[in-house]
Amino acid sequence: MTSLLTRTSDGLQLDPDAALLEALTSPTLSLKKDSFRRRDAELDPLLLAAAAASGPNVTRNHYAHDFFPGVGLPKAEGAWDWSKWDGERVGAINQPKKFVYTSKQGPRSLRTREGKENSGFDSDFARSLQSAPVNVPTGKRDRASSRSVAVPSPARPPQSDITTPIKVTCMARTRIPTPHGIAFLHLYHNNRDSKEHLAIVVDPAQFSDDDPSSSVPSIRSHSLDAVWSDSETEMDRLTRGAYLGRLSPTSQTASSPEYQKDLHTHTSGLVPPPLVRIHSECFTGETIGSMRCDCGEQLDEAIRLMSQPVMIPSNLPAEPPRRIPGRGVVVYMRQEGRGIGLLSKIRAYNLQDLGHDTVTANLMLGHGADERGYEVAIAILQDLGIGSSTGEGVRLLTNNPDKVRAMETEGLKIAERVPMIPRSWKKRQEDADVISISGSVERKVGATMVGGDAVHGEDLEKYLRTKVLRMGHMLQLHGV
Ligand SMILES: Nc1nc2c(ncn2[C@@H]2O[C@H](COP(=O)(O)OP(=O)(O)OP(=O)(O)O)[C@@H](O)[C@H]2O)c(=O)[nH]1
Repeated sequence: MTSLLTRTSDGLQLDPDAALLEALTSPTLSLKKDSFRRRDAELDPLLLAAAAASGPNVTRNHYAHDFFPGVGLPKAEGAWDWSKWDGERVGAINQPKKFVYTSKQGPRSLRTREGKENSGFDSDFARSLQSAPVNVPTGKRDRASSRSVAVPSPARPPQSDITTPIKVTCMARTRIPTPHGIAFLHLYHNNRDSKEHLAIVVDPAQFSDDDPSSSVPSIRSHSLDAVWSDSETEMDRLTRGAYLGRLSPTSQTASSPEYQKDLHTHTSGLVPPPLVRIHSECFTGETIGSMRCDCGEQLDEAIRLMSQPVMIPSNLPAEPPRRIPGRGVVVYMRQEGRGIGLLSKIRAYNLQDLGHDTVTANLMLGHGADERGYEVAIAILQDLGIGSSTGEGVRLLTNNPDKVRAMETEGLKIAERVPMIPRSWKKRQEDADVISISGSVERKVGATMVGGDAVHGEDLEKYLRTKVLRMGHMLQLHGV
């Protein structure tokens, strides 16, 4: 055993390491300045042991870091194959080991700018992003590149400064014919993140030449109808969608801020408040018809429900009820994978195939179960003139209690929560009714994308049950 005592000209002294240990572990800490030498080891053995002992992806911020480039090939990103570690590097038996700390993550400024979708960020890609022009359309630059499009200059201030008031700007709006009817797609920029969030406005009354009901306020964007610059032309306004009624070679009426002043925000009380859905992006469910989730059908169902005509009772007893076009808004937030990004969601799916549910898979990747925020969504609704604390409120389409709470906290007035029953569950009930009457049922096939039919499968069923059982979604489970 090595001695803890060293003989010096002053007699026997405690070894410095032992002295420090004694000082640190004594009941009263009394460390005199300069009484111990500096400890500048390149890598502290304790840190080394801790790194070796911890599992992959200790936190998201450690993701894609690499302490030991010499330890063979990685088993998986962020998880080295320690079975290949023999204590020495091949061909370097007598050379001192050189540990180099490297990181494949992009710089933090870039990672935060891109949200959380950057685990395993490739540094070359990061560099290319850094050198690429940032997609910030200022009035000056757009005018230089295209004379026909004017945009407001403070359109895309630096992101993530939550001390400045939130600002959203509708950059463009256009008519989209959907299988359920006409919708107006609005594209927004904001000063909180660099994403292009969308609003799908269902309000066909705006499109119609005749005014079906003067008691129903149009759903229009204030920032779109505003004047963006003194030099803005009528063509600028038409191009970005600031027009009234139809846009065609023979119909071209640019809107004006004055139009907004005339819009009343209160209905007669007989017209139900607009249906609103805050929908989160889901590439897999909406674009390739994935049956791991119900996102595609929820988007489709929301637009379908909003497009249904509404019957409103008459004020006068002798008059029959009136039928007016449906109206509503889907705020489409680019919060893929409940805010963790597509890359992490894809990894989470593999963890789900390994037997974990959607919540646990997120946690295993170092994410929260749900990382979404709704501040920008509320600002978009306010820009569209709906959901303010003094107005008529909204009928919110959701089963998610956290979403309801978050929206109310952000100041949205919710007049009613409207449930979204999964089509396959609704269909099962309808089928059961049909079977009990006719004895058989014919099931149509289709994907859960826009205009699709009900589908069901093991993955979807597991996901839906997890939403109810672990995320508290307000749905009645079958067989429970
Ligand atoms: N991380 C993760 N995200 C998922 C998964 N499946 C769907 N998503 C994402 O979940 C979001 C939709 O959330 P849901 O929980 O289905 O619905 P919700 O918006 O919370 O609640 P509702 O309003 O009732 O529909 C989309 O961003 C999807 O990309 C999954 O397995 N893992």
